[in-house]
Amino acid sequence: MYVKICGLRTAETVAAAVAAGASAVGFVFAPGSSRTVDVELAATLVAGVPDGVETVGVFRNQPLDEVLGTARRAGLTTVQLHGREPLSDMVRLRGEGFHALRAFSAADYAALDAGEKRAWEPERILLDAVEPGAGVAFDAATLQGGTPPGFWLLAGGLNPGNVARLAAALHPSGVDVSSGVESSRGVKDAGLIRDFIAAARLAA
Ligand SMILES: O=C(O)c1ccccc1NCC(=O)[C@H](O)[C@H](O)COP(=O)(O)O
Repeated sequence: MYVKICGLRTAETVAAAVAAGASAVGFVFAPGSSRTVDVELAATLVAGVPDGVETVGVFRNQPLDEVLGTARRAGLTTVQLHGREPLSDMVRLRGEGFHALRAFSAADYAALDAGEKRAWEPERILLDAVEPGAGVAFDAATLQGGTPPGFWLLAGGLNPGNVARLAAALHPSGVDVSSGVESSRGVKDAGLIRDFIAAARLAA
């Protein structure tokens, strides 16, 4: 079970996530979030992450050249596009040497027609609630038309108490969390990070 801990802003909580076995740590570059980091802070945090743990930058409807510039300066391995970015952005990111992840709200993914779903099939997908990072789960029934056939992450309102159950029900490749490992909005809690990763691994 791949586990991504998102919205990190301190060296201590990055270290806690890595020590607990996180597959990926995420840094929010989308403007307007209580979790937004600047590129200098992100570069410092990324420098403390060992090889083998993905360092993911989260962007939302930002110009792709700006995204690429930030990703390079911060030393990220992976770019997560969390807006309405086209498939061609994913192709370009890979061409520039980054792993790429595209977030959809579960409802938007369910509304894709068969041809659109096929087009997105080779991509890594994250299925989330409508408002990202709000700690709200989506209704699993939204996905009764099917989940992505390839690598996909479940997100939205996960926490140490519900992640094993929801992952066992939907069979994602991995899970992603932000609010559920915070003591207050934007403030990560090392103990909750450890509890979340241990609980997620139980669902594997
Ligand atoms: O976390 C944010 O504030 C955020 C802002 C703008 C775009 C994306 C954002 N987060 C993306 C994530 O990957 C979150 O981990 C995901 O939405 C789950 O969040 P939560 O429901 O709080 O666990």
